[in-house]
Amino acid sequence: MTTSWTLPDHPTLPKNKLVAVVVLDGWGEASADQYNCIHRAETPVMDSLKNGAPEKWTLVKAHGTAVGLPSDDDMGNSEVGHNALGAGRIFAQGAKLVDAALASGKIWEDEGFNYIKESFAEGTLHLIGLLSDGGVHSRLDQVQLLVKGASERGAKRIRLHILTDGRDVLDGSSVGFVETIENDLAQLRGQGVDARVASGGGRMYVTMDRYENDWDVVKRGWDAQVLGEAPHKFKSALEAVKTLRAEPKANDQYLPPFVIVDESGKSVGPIVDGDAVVTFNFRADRMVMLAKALEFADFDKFDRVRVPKIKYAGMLQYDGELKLPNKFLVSPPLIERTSGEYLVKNGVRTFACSETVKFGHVTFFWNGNRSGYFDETKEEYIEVPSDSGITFNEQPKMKALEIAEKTRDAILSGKFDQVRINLPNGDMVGHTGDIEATVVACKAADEAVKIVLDAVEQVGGIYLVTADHGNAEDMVKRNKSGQPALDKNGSIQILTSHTLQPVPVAIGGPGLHPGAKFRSDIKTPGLANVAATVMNLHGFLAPDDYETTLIEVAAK
Ligand SMILES: O=C(O)[C@@H](CO)OP(=O)(O)O
Ligand SMILES: [Mn+2]
Ligand SMILES: [Mn+2]
Repeated sequence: MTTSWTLPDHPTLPKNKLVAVVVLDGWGEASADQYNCIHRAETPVMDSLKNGAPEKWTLVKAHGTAVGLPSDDDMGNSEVGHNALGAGRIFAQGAKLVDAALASGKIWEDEGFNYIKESFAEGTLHLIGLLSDGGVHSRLDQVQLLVKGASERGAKRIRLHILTDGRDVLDGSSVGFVETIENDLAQLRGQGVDARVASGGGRMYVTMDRYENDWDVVKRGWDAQVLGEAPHKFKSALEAVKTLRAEPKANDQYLPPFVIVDESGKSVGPIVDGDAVVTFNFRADRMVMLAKALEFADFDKFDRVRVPKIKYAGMLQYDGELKLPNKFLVSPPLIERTSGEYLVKNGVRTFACSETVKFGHVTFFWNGNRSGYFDETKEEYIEVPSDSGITFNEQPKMKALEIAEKTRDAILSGKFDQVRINLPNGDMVGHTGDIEATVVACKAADEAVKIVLDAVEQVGGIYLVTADHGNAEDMVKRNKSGQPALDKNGSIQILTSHTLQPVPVAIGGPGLHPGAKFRSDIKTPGLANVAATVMNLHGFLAPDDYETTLIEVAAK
């Protein structure tokens, strides 16, 4: 089928107005209390949007089924949030696709598994990924089924290379997840399968960097996983996490790399020629760098020292353009005809910007997990380099000001019809669990919004300000009645993860048609409704299969 790319004209809304789309990462709406950092921060701009015209501020769902996740118990995240914002439709996402492939057994029949299976007779099966039940990048129950299923299908030697979480789940929960998987592996050993954890480390310090912010992170993982070398050596994974967590200021996200060694002090599971490797995260951004190191012959980002000849498959294919990795266990969602592509093909000159740690969010994720430009003559994507090697509570303002200034310049240049940005502060600092720093972060994001909205004002443009999911608005684990949940010592538990909260959408600016307002007839509006809305603000109607627009135009 050939796609007709021409969008119909909107009956009332004009074309050629500058539209600024601002995504505040990790900025949900929640009731005001001391754990709501957005409430605690001075945020006059976001407050004025909320308290301004009620028909120009609304809330939309940013988690669960509204963004293609298995259930409404699943918190939102950047991948699914930006996919929905950009694609205007709800696609079954990685978590759900893997669940389905495991439930039907299709995962065992498809090409990816059969490819790695060829190594089972002689080689070891290595599984590398995030060990938690967060459901953002991976899920423990899927890993358990993968280990079990592979052993039932001939894997006789299995090695797990685990990354501890503490970012999508409570800090300290790594111990419980390691206990669970160690029990599974012990059972398998009882059945004659040589199955063990071989290495590990905290996700933010080992392996799971993204957008090439810091290759040292991936190298630390490579050394432990492939070469079997790490500064810390233990007899078991449980001993490893317990010992490393006993260090002052230890944090699951940042545990140092470790390897498990045998009686003679030798690593139990380096990756060698003839082995099979599966990276079991379904989410792409934090696995792509390792996938490149495992798969690319001409890789030069760090010295790999030894490059084993392996059969490698991703849980999903992480980058469809690069076909990376070439083999995968489950096909990724096919997100085509995104709003970015339509708008560019209808002449909308587009500028996108964020700092490194979120750059791919407003480009790669926004464009349906696609790298690069649709039309480089009409698009410019600017990456502001992020700080690396720090936790962002040390620099909570991050690069918000720089992003805003670049965006202001882009708006004032007259070269663009759409500017699209992500302001990472609420999310990246929220993940550190540092409440005071997160308050500073939220203020910085609000100041950045002001710079952008002032520029919109100057050029007579339109803005749409939203967020991809919650985070900074709730920093404490809560019980069912919404009160802070206490641990066994009677202390509150800091929530470093995203939330289930809805997010705001605000529209305005001098270019907005005076009759434009949010509709009240959409039953459960979600992030996927934003794309059609933005198309309207550019003077176009969205394609029929897009989720409906959030706005209507009242007769004036
Ligand atoms: O940092 C990340 O990888 C996730 C949390 O796991 O956050 P976000 O979805 O906001 O990118
Ligand atoms: Mn996010
Ligand atoms: Mn986040």
